[in-house]
Amino acid sequence: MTSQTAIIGAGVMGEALLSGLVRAGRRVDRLMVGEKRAERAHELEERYGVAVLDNRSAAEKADTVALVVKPQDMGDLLDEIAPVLRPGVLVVSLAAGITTAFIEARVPEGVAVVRVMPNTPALVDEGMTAISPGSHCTEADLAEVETLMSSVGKVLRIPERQQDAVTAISGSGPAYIFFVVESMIEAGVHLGLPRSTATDLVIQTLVGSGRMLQETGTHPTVLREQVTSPGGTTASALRELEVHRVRAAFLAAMEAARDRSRALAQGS
Ligand SMILES: NC(=O)C1=CN([C@@H]2O[C@H](COP(=O)(O)OP(=O)(O)OC[C@H]3O[C@@H](n4cnc5c(N)ncnc54)[C@H](O)[C@@H]3O)[C@@H](O)[C@H]2O)C=CC1
Ligand SMILES: O=C(O)[C@@H]1CCC=N1
Repeated sequence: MTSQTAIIGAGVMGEALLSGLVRAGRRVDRLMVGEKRAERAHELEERYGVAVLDNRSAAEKADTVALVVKPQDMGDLLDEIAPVLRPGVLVVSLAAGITTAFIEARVPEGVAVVRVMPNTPALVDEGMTAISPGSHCTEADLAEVETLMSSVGKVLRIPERQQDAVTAISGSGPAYIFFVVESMIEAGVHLGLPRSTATDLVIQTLVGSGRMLQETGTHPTVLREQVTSPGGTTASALRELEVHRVRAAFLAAMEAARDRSRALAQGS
Protein backbone atom coordinates (compact mmCIF):
# COMPACT_ATOMS: atom_id res chain seq x y z
CA MET A 1 0.00 0.00 0.00
CA THR A 2 1.59 3.29 -1.05
CA SER A 3 -1.16 5.73 -0.15
CA GLN A 4 -0.98 8.34 2.60
CA THR A 5 -2.93 7.65 5.78
CA ALA A 6 -3.82 10.28 8.37
CA ILE A 7 -4.80 9.31 11.90
CA ILE A 8 -6.71 12.12 13.60
CA GLY A 9 -6.96 11.68 17.36
CA ALA A 10 -3.96 9.83 18.72
CA GLY A 11 -5.04 8.71 22.17
CA VAL A 12 -5.18 5.04 23.22
CA MET A 13 -6.85 3.70 20.07
CA GLY A 14 -5.17 6.08 17.64
CA GLU A 15 -1.77 5.03 18.91
CA ALA A 16 -2.76 1.35 18.77
CA LEU A 17 -3.50 1.82 15.07
CA LEU A 18 -0.41 3.91 14.43
CA SER A 19 1.94 1.50 16.19
CA GLY A 20 0.34 -1.49 14.45
CA LEU A 21 0.84 0.04 11.03
CA VAL A 22 4.47 0.79 11.87
CA ARG A 23 5.01 -2.79 13.14
CA ALA A 24 3.40 -4.09 9.95
CA GLY A 25 6.07 -2.28 7.95
CA ARG A 26 4.19 0.82 6.84
CA ARG A 27 6.69 3.57 6.03
CA VAL A 28 6.41 6.41 8.52
CA ASP A 29 6.54 8.97 5.69
CA ARG A 30 3.24 7.51 4.47
CA LEU A 31 1.59 8.21 7.83
CA MET A 32 0.45 11.47 9.40
CA VAL A 33 -1.11 12.30 12.72
CA GLY A 34 -3.52 15.04 13.79
CA GLU A 35 -3.61 15.46 17.57
CA LYS A 36 -4.86 18.48 19.46
CA ARG A 37 -2.84 17.97 22.67
CA ALA A 38 0.61 19.43 21.92
CA GLU A 39 2.40 17.32 24.54
CA ARG A 40 0.88 14.12 23.17
CA ALA A 41 1.74 15.15 19.60
CA HIS A 42 5.37 15.67 20.63
CA GLU A 43 5.45 12.28 22.36
CA LEU A 44 4.28 10.52 19.18
CA GLU A 45 6.76 12.41 17.00
CA GLU A 46 9.55 11.27 19.33
CA ARG A 47 8.34 7.68 19.62
CA TYR A 48 7.54 6.94 15.96
CA GLY A 49 9.20 9.69 13.95
CA VAL A 50 5.78 10.41 12.46
CA ALA A 51 4.75 13.85 11.20
CA VAL A 52 2.11 15.55 13.34
CA LEU A 53 0.19 18.16 11.33
CA ASP A 54 -2.85 20.29 11.93
CA ASN A 55 -6.02 18.35 11.15
CA ARG A 56 -6.78 20.14 7.90
CA SER A 57 -3.28 19.66 6.45
CA ALA A 58 -3.33 15.98 7.41
CA ALA A 59 -6.80 15.42 5.92
CA GLU A 60 -5.90 17.33 2.75
CA LYS A 61 -2.79 15.26 2.02
CA ALA A 62 -4.26 11.86 2.90
CA ASP A 63 -5.97 9.24 0.75
CA THR A 64 -7.32 7.56 3.88
CA VAL A 65 -8.34 9.56 6.95
CA ALA A 66 -8.88 7.56 10.16
CA LEU A 67 -10.95 9.43 12.74
CA VAL A 68 -10.11 8.27 16.26
CA VAL A 69 -11.52 11.04 18.45
CA LYS A 70 -14.30 10.57 21.03
CA PRO A 71 -17.80 10.32 19.55
CA GLN A 72 -18.69 13.64 21.23
CA ASP A 73 -15.84 15.39 19.31
CA MET A 74 -16.73 13.93 15.93
CA GLY A 75 -19.18 16.63 14.75
CA ASP A 76 -16.71 19.49 15.31
CA LEU A 77 -13.86 17.54 13.75
CA LEU A 78 -15.89 16.76 10.62
CA ASP A 79 -16.90 20.43 10.31
CA GLU A 80 -13.21 21.34 10.50
CA ILE A 81 -11.89 18.90 7.88
CA ALA A 82 -14.86 18.60 5.49
CA PRO A 83 -13.80 21.60 3.36
CA VAL A 84 -10.47 19.93 2.45
CA LEU A 85 -11.73 16.38 1.83
CA ARG A 86 -11.41 15.50 -1.87
CA PRO A 87 -13.84 13.17 -3.68
CA GLY A 88 -12.22 9.73 -3.69
CA VAL A 89 -10.88 10.11 -0.17
CA LEU A 90 -11.71 7.31 2.23
CA VAL A 91 -12.89 8.31 5.72
CA VAL A 92 -12.65 5.58 8.35
CA SER A 93 -14.34 6.20 11.71
CA LEU A 94 -13.34 4.17 14.75
CA ALA A 95 -15.74 6.00 17.08
CA ALA A 96 -18.36 4.12 19.08
CA GLY A 97 -21.94 4.87 18.08
CA ILE A 98 -21.22 7.29 15.23
CA THR A 99 -23.05 6.12 12.12
CA THR A 100 -21.86 6.35 8.53
CA ALA A 101 -24.99 8.45 7.83
CA PHE A 102 -23.85 10.99 10.47
CA ILE A 103 -20.49 11.30 8.73
CA GLU A 104 -21.85 11.24 5.19
CA ALA A 105 -24.15 14.16 6.05
CA ARG A 106 -21.08 16.24 6.98
CA VAL A 107 -18.56 15.40 4.22
CA PRO A 108 -18.60 16.25 0.51
CA GLU A 109 -20.28 13.91 -1.95
CA GLY A 110 -17.94 11.28 -3.35
CA VAL A 111 -16.17 10.72 -0.03
CA ALA A 112 -16.45 7.06 0.98
CA VAL A 113 -17.06 6.25 4.64
CA VAL A 114 -16.38 3.04 6.56
CA ARG A 115 -17.38 2.46 10.20
CA VAL A 116 -14.91 0.43 12.20
CA MET A 117 -15.02 -1.00 15.73
CA PRO A 118 -11.60 -2.18 16.90
CA ASN A 119 -10.40 -3.13 20.39
CA THR A 120 -7.25 -2.50 22.42
CA PRO A 121 -5.59 -5.92 21.91
CA ALA A 122 -4.68 -4.28 18.60
CA LEU A 123 -1.70 -3.03 20.61
CA VAL A 124 -0.29 -6.57 20.50
CA ASP A 125 -1.59 -7.40 17.00
CA GLU A 126 -4.44 -9.49 18.50
CA GLY A 127 -7.20 -6.97 17.84
CA MET A 128 -10.74 -7.83 16.78
CA THR A 129 -12.14 -5.32 14.33
CA ALA A 130 -15.57 -5.22 12.71
CA ILE A 131 -16.03 -3.05 9.61
CA SER A 132 -19.18 -1.81 7.84
CA PRO A 133 -19.47 0.12 4.60
CA GLY A 134 -21.30 3.43 4.28
CA SER A 135 -23.63 4.08 1.37
CA HIS A 136 -21.03 5.31 -1.17
CA CYS A 137 -18.40 2.73 -0.33
CA THR A 138 -16.96 0.38 -2.96
CA GLU A 139 -15.55 -3.12 -2.55
CA ALA A 140 -12.09 -1.60 -3.07
CA ASP A 141 -12.69 0.86 -0.20
CA LEU A 142 -13.77 -1.94 2.13
CA ALA A 143 -10.80 -4.09 1.08
CA GLU A 144 -8.51 -1.15 1.82
CA VAL A 145 -9.88 -0.86 5.37
CA GLU A 146 -9.63 -4.63 5.78
CA THR A 147 -5.93 -4.42 4.90
CA LEU A 148 -5.45 -1.42 7.20
CA MET A 149 -7.03 -3.11 10.22
CA SER A 150 -5.54 -6.58 9.52
CA SER A 151 -2.21 -5.08 10.46
CA VAL A 152 -3.42 -5.18 14.08
CA GLY A 153 -5.45 -8.41 14.19
CA LYS A 154 -8.57 -10.08 12.83
CA VAL A 155 -11.15 -8.27 10.72
CA LEU A 156 -14.81 -9.16 10.20
CA ARG A 157 -17.22 -7.52 7.76
CA ILE A 158 -20.64 -6.91 9.34
CA PRO A 159 -23.82 -4.98 8.47
CA GLU A 160 -23.81 -1.58 10.16
CA ARG A 161 -26.99 -2.39 12.14
CA GLN A 162 -24.87 -4.86 14.17
CA GLN A 163 -22.21 -2.29 15.12
CA ASP A 164 -23.72 -1.23 18.47
CA ALA A 165 -23.88 -4.87 19.60
CA VAL A 166 -20.33 -5.46 18.35
CA THR A 167 -19.17 -2.42 20.32
CA ALA A 168 -20.77 -3.94 23.44
CA ILE A 169 -19.13 -7.35 22.91
CA SER A 170 -15.66 -6.94 21.39
CA GLY A 171 -15.10 -3.15 21.47
CA SER A 172 -15.63 -2.92 25.23
CA GLY A 173 -14.92 -6.64 25.71
CA PRO A 174 -11.29 -6.42 26.87
CA ALA A 175 -12.46 -4.36 29.87
CA TYR A 176 -14.79 -7.15 31.02
CA ILE A 177 -12.01 -9.71 30.70
CA PHE A 178 -9.60 -7.50 32.68
CA PHE A 179 -12.34 -7.05 35.30
CA VAL A 180 -12.66 -10.83 35.63
CA VAL A 181 -8.87 -11.13 35.84
CA GLU A 182 -8.72 -8.47 38.56
CA SER A 183 -11.51 -10.22 40.48
CA MET A 184 -9.79 -13.62 40.31
CA ILE A 185 -6.46 -12.16 41.45
CA GLU A 186 -8.16 -10.49 44.41
CA ALA A 187 -9.87 -13.80 45.21
CA GLY A 188 -6.47 -15.55 45.14
CA VAL A 189 -5.09 -12.99 47.56
CA HIS A 190 -8.14 -13.47 49.78
CA LEU A 191 -7.44 -17.23 49.78
CA GLY A 192 -3.91 -16.50 51.05
CA LEU A 193 -1.82 -16.62 47.87
CA PRO A 194 0.95 -14.07 47.36
CA ARG A 195 -0.26 -11.42 44.87
CA SER A 196 2.46 -12.27 42.34
CA THR A 197 1.55 -15.98 42.47
CA ALA A 198 -2.16 -15.20 42.04
CA THR A 199 -1.37 -12.89 39.11
CA ASP A 200 0.79 -15.50 37.33
CA LEU A 201 -1.87 -18.18 37.86
CA VAL A 202 -4.72 -16.06 36.53
CA ILE A 203 -2.91 -14.66 33.49
CA GLN A 204 -1.66 -18.07 32.33
CA THR A 205 -5.11 -19.57 32.95
CA LEU A 206 -6.61 -16.86 30.75
CA VAL A 207 -4.04 -17.27 27.98
CA GLY A 208 -4.29 -21.07 28.08
CA SER A 209 -8.08 -21.03 28.02
CA GLY A 210 -8.08 -18.54 25.11
CA ARG A 211 -5.69 -20.73 23.14
CA MET A 212 -7.85 -23.82 23.81
CA LEU A 213 -10.89 -22.01 22.46
CA GLN A 214 -9.00 -20.86 19.39
CA GLU A 215 -7.00 -24.00 18.64
CA THR A 216 -9.50 -26.77 19.45
CA GLY A 217 -12.58 -25.04 18.05
CA THR A 218 -14.48 -26.87 20.81
CA HIS A 219 -17.61 -25.17 22.14
CA PRO A 220 -16.99 -23.30 25.43
CA THR A 221 -19.75 -25.27 27.16
CA VAL A 222 -17.92 -28.53 26.40
CA LEU A 223 -14.60 -27.07 27.56
CA ARG A 224 -16.28 -25.88 30.78
CA GLU A 225 -17.83 -29.32 31.32
CA GLN A 226 -14.39 -30.94 30.93
CA VAL A 227 -13.15 -28.92 33.92
CA THR A 228 -16.24 -29.65 36.01
CA SER A 229 -15.67 -33.00 37.74
CA PRO A 230 -18.80 -34.53 39.29
CA GLY A 231 -19.16 -33.37 42.88
CA GLY A 232 -15.90 -31.46 42.58
CA THR A 233 -14.49 -28.00 43.20
CA THR A 234 -15.50 -26.38 39.90
CA ALA A 235 -19.16 -27.39 40.29
CA SER A 236 -19.17 -25.73 43.73
CA ALA A 237 -17.70 -22.53 42.29
CA LEU A 238 -20.05 -22.44 39.30
CA ARG A 239 -23.08 -22.87 41.56
CA GLU A 240 -22.01 -19.69 43.41
CA LEU A 241 -21.63 -17.80 40.11
CA GLU A 242 -25.19 -18.83 39.18
CA VAL A 243 -26.51 -17.93 42.67
CA HIS A 244 -24.94 -14.48 42.25
CA ARG A 245 -26.51 -14.16 38.80
CA VAL A 246 -23.22 -13.54 37.02
CA ARG A 247 -24.61 -14.76 33.68
CA ALA A 248 -27.56 -12.36 33.97
CA ALA A 249 -25.18 -9.58 35.01
CA PHE A 250 -23.13 -10.10 31.81
CA LEU A 251 -26.29 -9.89 29.71
CA ALA A 252 -27.42 -6.70 31.48
CA ALA A 253 -23.93 -5.18 31.18
CA MET A 254 -23.70 -5.76 27.45
CA GLU A 255 -27.24 -4.48 26.86
CA ALA A 256 -26.20 -1.31 28.71
CA ALA A 257 -23.09 -0.96 26.51
CA ARG A 258 -25.17 -1.50 23.36
CA ASP A 259 -27.68 1.14 24.52
CA ARG A 260 -24.88 3.57 25.37
CA SER A 261 -23.43 3.12 21.88
CA ARG A 262 -26.86 3.98 20.42
CA ALA A 263 -27.12 7.04 22.68
CA LEU A 264 -23.67 8.28 21.60
CA ALA A 265 -25.04 8.39 18.06
CA GLN A 266 -27.60 10.94 19.30
CA GLY A 267 -24.78 13.10 20.70
CA SER A 268 -25.38 12.43 24.42
N1 LIG B 1 -10.22 2.79 23.84
C1 LIG B 1 -10.84 1.73 23.29
O1 LIG B 1 -10.77 0.58 23.78
C2 LIG B 1 -11.64 1.91 22.03
C3 LIG B 1 -11.95 3.16 21.55
N2 LIG B 1 -12.70 3.29 20.41
C4 LIG B 1 -13.05 4.60 19.92
O2 LIG B 1 -11.87 5.31 19.62
C5 LIG B 1 -12.08 6.70 19.84
C6 LIG B 1 -10.96 7.24 20.69
O3 LIG B 1 -10.99 6.57 21.93
P1 LIG B 1 -9.71 6.57 22.87
O4 LIG B 1 -8.49 6.44 22.06
O5 LIG B 1 -10.01 5.60 23.95
O6 LIG B 1 -9.81 8.06 23.47
P2 LIG B 1 -8.64 9.02 23.90
O7 LIG B 1 -9.27 10.10 24.71
O8 LIG B 1 -7.51 8.22 24.50
O9 LIG B 1 -8.11 9.62 22.51
C7 LIG B 1 -8.76 10.63 21.79
C8 LIG B 1 -7.67 11.56 21.28
O10 LIG B 1 -8.24 12.48 20.37
C9 LIG B 1 -7.64 13.74 20.58
N3 LIG B 1 -8.56 14.75 20.01
C10 LIG B 1 -9.77 15.13 20.46
N4 LIG B 1 -10.32 16.03 19.64
C11 LIG B 1 -9.43 16.22 18.64
C12 LIG B 1 -9.41 17.03 17.49
N5 LIG B 1 -10.44 17.84 17.18
N6 LIG B 1 -8.33 16.97 16.68
C13 LIG B 1 -7.28 16.17 16.96
N7 LIG B 1 -7.23 15.38 18.05
C14 LIG B 1 -8.29 15.40 18.87
C15 LIG B 1 -7.46 13.82 22.07
O11 LIG B 1 -6.51 14.79 22.44
C16 LIG B 1 -7.02 12.39 22.38
O12 LIG B 1 -5.62 12.24 22.31
C17 LIG B 1 -13.45 6.85 20.48
O13 LIG B 1 -14.37 7.32 19.54
C18 LIG B 1 -13.81 5.44 20.93
O14 LIG B 1 -15.20 5.21 20.84
C19 LIG B 1 -13.13 2.20 19.71
C20 LIG B 1 -12.84 0.96 20.14
C21 LIG B 1 -12.09 0.69 21.35
O1 LIG C 1 -15.78 2.80 26.17
C1 LIG C 1 -15.91 3.24 25.01
O2 LIG C 1 -16.82 4.05 24.75
C2 LIG C 1 -14.96 2.79 23.92
C3 LIG C 1 -15.69 2.16 22.78
C4 LIG C 1 -15.43 0.69 22.89
C5 LIG C 1 -14.38 0.61 23.90
N1 LIG C 1 -14.11 1.76 24.42
